Amino acid sequence: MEVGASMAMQSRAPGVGAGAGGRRSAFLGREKQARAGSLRVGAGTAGAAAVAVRARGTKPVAPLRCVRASRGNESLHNSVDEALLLKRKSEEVLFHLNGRCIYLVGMMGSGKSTVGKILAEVLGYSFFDSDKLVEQAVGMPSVAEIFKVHSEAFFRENESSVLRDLSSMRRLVVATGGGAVIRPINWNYMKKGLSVWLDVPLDALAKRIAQVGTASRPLLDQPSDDPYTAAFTKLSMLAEQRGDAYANADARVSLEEIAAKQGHGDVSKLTPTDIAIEALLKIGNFVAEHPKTYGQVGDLQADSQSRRIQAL
Ligand SMILES: Nc1ncnc2c1ncn2[C@@H]1O[C@H](COP(=O)(O)OP(=O)(O)O)[C@@H](O)[C@H]1O
Ligand SMILES: O=C(O)C1=C[C@@H](OP(=O)(O)O)[C@@H](O)[C@H](O)C1
Repeated sequence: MEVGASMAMQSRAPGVGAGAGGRRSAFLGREKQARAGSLRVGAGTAGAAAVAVRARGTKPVAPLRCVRASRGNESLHNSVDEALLLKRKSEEVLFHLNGRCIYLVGMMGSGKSTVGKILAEVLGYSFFDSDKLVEQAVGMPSVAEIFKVHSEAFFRENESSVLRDLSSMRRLVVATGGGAVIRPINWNYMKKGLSVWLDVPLDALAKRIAQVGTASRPLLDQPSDDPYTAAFTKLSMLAEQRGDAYANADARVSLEEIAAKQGHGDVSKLTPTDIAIEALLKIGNFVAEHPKTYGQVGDLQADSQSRRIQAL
């Protein structure tokens, strides 16, 4: 997640926006125009729990804000077909989610914020970036600054507090920090919702991060190397240390699998929308495998039929 004063749409991912094809999304356009900009989460909507997210031993700071995936008048998708597929997949899972939050986990740069904003938009959920919430709670402008002035341990404590507070809320998509998976307590919080691992090859991650620089990601910031080498070397070490931690997630979205399905081996060709569609597919598979928690697949038709009958 990128660090900056404003939470509003820092990431301009290739494939997200007019530059990637230019056609406006038919179904998202009007809604986006109506709701452009950031939303304030107040007591009446997301609840007092969010407002209670505070750093330990630091003073209260600005109210929490969430962002929508809207980007002015630009389209989020490459084509109307893609937008419609995304919408259909989201309708399939919405009923089963029944307001449960979605937590995106994955290494730094795996696209948790970029894909998370698309999922939030299409599901009608609010989006939160847990790094941003930690910055707000601590009252510091960046994660890098928190690591420098305090420590990684201090950041991790606050990250857990943020996840705890978010876990009492509903209808959120949360982009967690890449290291959130290492603390078992965080899984207690994330298991209240549904977690999705964005599994991206290290080479692709290092290329993405090298493009934007490593300054905002303190664990990768090694001034002696060129940005790609610094990112690749450190990401490899972190991947080894973290072992299977990401695999605790309920669903796994493998970019290599999506690329193979699309008939090419290059994950860099995948758009964030491709990945969001696959995430919804994997969420759909997970809920279908857990009918006791998420309801039977097919309940959606029964539910909409009974609503239609009631409306007669
Ligand atoms: N599918 C993608 N293809 C290419 N670049 C991407 C893709 N998804 C995200 N990015 C870019 O990679 C960088 C990291 O993405 P981000 O969503 O901030 O990751 P995370 O939140 O997991 O750290 C950003 O510059 C973003 O624009
Ligand atoms: O992997 C990690 O340990 C971290 C990932 C970062 O978040 P992103 O995954 O959003 O970059 C941020 O929480 C911090 O720099 C530590």
